[in-house]
Amino acid sequence: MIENIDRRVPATLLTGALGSGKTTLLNRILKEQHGLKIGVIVNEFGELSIDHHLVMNTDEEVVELSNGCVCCSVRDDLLWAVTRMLLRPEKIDYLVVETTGLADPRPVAQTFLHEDLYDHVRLDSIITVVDAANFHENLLHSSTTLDQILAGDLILLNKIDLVEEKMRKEILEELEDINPAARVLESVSGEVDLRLLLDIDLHQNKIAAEPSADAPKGDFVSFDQLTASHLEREEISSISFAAEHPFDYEKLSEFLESLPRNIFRGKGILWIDSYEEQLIFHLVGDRSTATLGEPWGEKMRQSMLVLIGKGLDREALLAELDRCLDKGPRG
Ligand SMILES: Nc1nc2c(ncn2[C@@H]2O[C@H](COP(=O)(O)OP(=O)(O)OP(=O)(O)O)[C@@H](O)[C@H]2O)c(=O)[nH]1
Repeated sequence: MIENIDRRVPATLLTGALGSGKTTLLNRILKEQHGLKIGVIVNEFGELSIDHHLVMNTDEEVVELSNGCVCCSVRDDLLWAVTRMLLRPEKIDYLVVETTGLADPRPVAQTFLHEDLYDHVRLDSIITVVDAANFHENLLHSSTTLDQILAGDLILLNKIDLVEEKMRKEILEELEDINPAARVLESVSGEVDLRLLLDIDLHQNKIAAEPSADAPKGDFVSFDQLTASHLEREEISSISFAAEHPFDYEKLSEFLESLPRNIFRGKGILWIDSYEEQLIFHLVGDRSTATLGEPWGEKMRQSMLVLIGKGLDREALLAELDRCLDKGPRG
């Protein structure tokens, strides 16, 4: 019998705490020579979209849902983005949706049960990326981190290069306690055989086999009520800073090195006066890295920086950042 072959496009939902390594894993998936045409949807918290620039350049279709959390306000947009992607003449073989680190994946997963999508897309698995180096901190910062672990069909314990063996084992035991049903893999920078990640059909047993009567139809009111304002409740906010003057390296380094502890995630593509390359900045927990990216070349030089944390003093941070700019005449 071959009539039961499922021809729907498989979709992977990538979730996990802020800075756990979702974009790194996405890039890993995109760079592999798998021959698949992958549609990518990235959702970002913060008004400036930085992930779009950090997702490597490929031929793939990348759609970005910005300025809102996909589990709350932009679920309609997700539905539209997936629908539009499916309608394109060049068919995609696979879909990867990367949610913000603050999104609860469960209402997002429900979107795939929507009557407009169900016949075309199959949720293959929810992959939860867990940051081994910030495991307990992330659970403390946001209750959504626990929801993400609970919802994972596959948990990828990432950044194991940053923890001792003993800690790694403790985390594995805690993950087993939290979500015993999940398959668990470990990685450094998302380096895992893709056959273990894509098209693994792990989500099938967790959802109804047919579009549910409860699945959102048209509008998502009931789900919004469930998740509305989870970010406000947790007092997590972001500031976005964009500048068309370069940063003074010394001043910026001093600022970034003395960031208050209530900021636990930062990312930016920065224009530094003394560099011809972009400077890619990441802060995750208390660890920050700055690496040289592509040369600016003909691209318009500008900086984009997003800082995420609790109880941020928005005005003060923006003013301090502004003071780090070199606004002198350019030669
Ligand atoms: N040492 C180490 N660093 C890692 C690993 N995986 C990712 N990183 C770094 O962690 C930082 C955050 O990685 P991202 O992939 O941007 O994290 P993300 O989950 O997409 O972040 P958000 O989209 O803000 O939630 C970057 O500086 C990565 O280079 C790893 O396994 N080990």
